[in-house]
Amino acid sequence: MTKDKGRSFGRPVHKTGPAGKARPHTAEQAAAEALAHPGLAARVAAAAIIGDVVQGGHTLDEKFAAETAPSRLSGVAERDRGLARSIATVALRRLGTIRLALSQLVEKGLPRNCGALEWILVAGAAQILFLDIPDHAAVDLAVRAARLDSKSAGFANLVNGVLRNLIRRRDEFLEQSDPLEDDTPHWLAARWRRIYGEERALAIAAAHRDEPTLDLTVKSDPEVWAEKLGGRVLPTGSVRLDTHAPIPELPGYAEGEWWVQDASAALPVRVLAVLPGERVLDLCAAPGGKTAQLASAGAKVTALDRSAERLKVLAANLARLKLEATIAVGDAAQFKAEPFDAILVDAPCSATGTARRCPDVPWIKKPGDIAALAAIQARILDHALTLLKPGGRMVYCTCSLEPEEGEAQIAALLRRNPDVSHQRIDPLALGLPEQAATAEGGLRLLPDFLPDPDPRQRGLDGFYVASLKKLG
Ligand SMILES: C[S@@+](CC[C@H](N)C(=O)[O-])C[C@H]1O[C@@H](n2cnc3c(N)ncnc32)[C@H](O)[C@@H]1O
Repeated sequence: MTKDKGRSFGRPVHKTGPAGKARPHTAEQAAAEALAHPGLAARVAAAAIIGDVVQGGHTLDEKFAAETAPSRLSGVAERDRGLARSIATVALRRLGTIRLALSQLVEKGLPRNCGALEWILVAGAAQILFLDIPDHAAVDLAVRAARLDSKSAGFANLVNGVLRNLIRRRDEFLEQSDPLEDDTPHWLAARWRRIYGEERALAIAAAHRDEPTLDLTVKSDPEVWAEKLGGRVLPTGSVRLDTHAPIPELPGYAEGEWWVQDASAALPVRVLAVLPGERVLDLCAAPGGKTAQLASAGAKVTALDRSAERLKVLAANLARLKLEATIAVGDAAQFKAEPFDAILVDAPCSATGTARRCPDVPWIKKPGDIAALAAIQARILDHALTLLKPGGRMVYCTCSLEPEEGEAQIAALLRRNPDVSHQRIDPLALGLPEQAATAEGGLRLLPDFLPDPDPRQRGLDGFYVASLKKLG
């Protein structure tokens, strides 16, 4: 977790007394001057971004991407952007717990039209409950943030009182918090209970509270790289690190020896098991983690994606890794090409399996998204089969926990296509527990797999993987 350790809380930069800088004249100047208070801009940005996600349906990545940074992060010093992201991330990961605590502290509820007040309180509470930030700084900066927002300014005393009471009752709120009841949207909690049963649903929700691990896929010699990087090799072959160091500064990054990829996300390509020289189509390829695996195995890869922007990232990733692929922009449900030996379909999905890494996902997705995405996946799958040689292999995967995007999707595909057979995947051969196998022979990976007492070492993204063969 981000440690502030007072770095952002030194002496105020601006003096307002007679010997200091002249008092600002306009409201904008006053706001700019106030924002210069150490650490305040990061809190204001974090609160605004939490609101953008929960109310506006924006993703955290979008809000912290360089091109959108000016809107919310323009006044935030480079060194404080990480802090803003930590606050927003943990606030979303524990949003239900925070809201429950606040609702007990603000008994009458928040007034209407109170601007950013709710998000200022949520950001303040996230620091008090979950980050290693001095309580007085969290409270003081939340009060200052409220004063800066015209609609919240009249509630600055309320912010002060509520957050001070939260500090007093912190242990009580943390003890009573339940991962499935409180930190999972109700519709998803109900779904997971129905699909996985109470105990597993609770384990999934508990795993989503963990700070995610940093997993790498290495081109070769995982043991050597694990030692160099101070990590360990997982049974699945990925290298897992416990570090908060900037990724580009880690040994081997600049040389293109490895790339960041969740341990689950690395498995579909291992299942496809491509051979050097095979023509392989990576549908839905960007940002290219799996393309890199395919190219690294020596396949002749065509990497297709609908998003030209995301393909630019893929191209940059491949360039750093000194790997090659033919890159194509297009719709995976319409792409035309000579048939391929093997195809990977890493389809667009609800991504509910990635909630550890993307705690915004559960709060952004809506129940109707799952059926809409399942329909797109079906279209892409059916078209992909037309691009596969007779006898060719296809692996389908999604980072979703929802059967409509996994088991049921493949069952329907097999019913529609009698010339396709389901190939059984052996979880043990991939370093996975036996329970990862589905009855039909696919893989169902759950976020609470790979248990470890250390939260920075356990878990992986939720995924579904199926291996298919087109009969010759
Ligand atoms: C799960 S991500 C792919 C991740 C990627 N395979 C990797 O390992 O880095 C899904 C991708 O599908 C792309 N996509 C969504 N709909 C598509 C379509 N109809 N045709 C092609 N690509 C599509 C999105 O732009 C996104 O990049």
